[in-house]
Amino acid sequence: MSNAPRLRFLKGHGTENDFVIVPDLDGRLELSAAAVARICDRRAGVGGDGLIRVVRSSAHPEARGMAAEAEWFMDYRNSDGSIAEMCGNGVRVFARYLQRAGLAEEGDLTIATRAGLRHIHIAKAAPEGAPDSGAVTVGMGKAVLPEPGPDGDVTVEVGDRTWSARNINMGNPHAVAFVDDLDQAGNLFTAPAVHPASAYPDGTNVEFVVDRGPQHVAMRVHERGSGETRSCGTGACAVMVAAARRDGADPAVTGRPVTYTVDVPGGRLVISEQPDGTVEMTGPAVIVAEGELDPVWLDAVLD
Ligand SMILES: N[C@@H](CCC[C@H](N)C(=O)O)C(=O)O
Repeated sequence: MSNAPRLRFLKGHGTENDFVIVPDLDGRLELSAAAVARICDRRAGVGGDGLIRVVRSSAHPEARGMAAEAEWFMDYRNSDGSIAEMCGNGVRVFARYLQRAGLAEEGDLTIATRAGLRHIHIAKAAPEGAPDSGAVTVGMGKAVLPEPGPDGDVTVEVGDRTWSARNINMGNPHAVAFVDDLDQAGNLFTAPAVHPASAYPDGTNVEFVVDRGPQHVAMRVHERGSGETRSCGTGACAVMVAAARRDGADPAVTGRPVTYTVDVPGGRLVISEQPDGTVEMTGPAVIVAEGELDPVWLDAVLD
């Protein structure tokens, strides 16, 4: 009998931010950064902006403390194999996987992430709709904005253009720059320079934003560890908060929630900030394929 490893996976996306989902419910799998990068490779692997390992919280050392509130932990890796604290599109797709696998019901559930607990609502699919059709809403926690000063006043640079930007943390880091035209961001083949670098000791995601109408913006993103992607959920939330503050809207002051539509190259997200500062994001979550990695290929990848 062959000792070659067997590994089932799924492929899914949220607004075309795409992921390889690896169910490893009892946390038995060791996935090095190099192995993740090989699996996420779009030519030599399955391909994805990131890899999501689905693990029982009680089986993961970083999640054990959350196991009483959340049965499942999202172990998120960028496509270069680096670890990220949170992924907004990924956590919706994670919830969709749980629902599809019969590990969670439609309605409310809580998922553990490295950025803490995230509360999810999976809407009921329309009776005639595809199983993936009900939108997923995520409580994304509060945006953290450093005070004005060296960490709060950052700049983003592409070629000979520089924009002032907002440093916003949504569990993971973001620099949000308002531009006149999304093409000004250039091809984004390499990461935009962000100054001062000390504001982001672990690197950052960078969003470029334009207005589309009242409380309606569009963005492009360069993701830390993945390059330009078609969407970033945490980035869209950072953009929503930056746009609201720029527009003089602060729910903590007015006592009224504020909602923005954020268009990304891969679709649309609807994002609200509540008077208590929490941010909620709603968007699609789709599983497109399921299969098994070739055992011989996997054996070499895990080596
Ligand atoms: N695409 C994600 C964010 C994934 C992690 C990010 N690249 C990071 O390193 O922080 C999202 O939808 O939020």
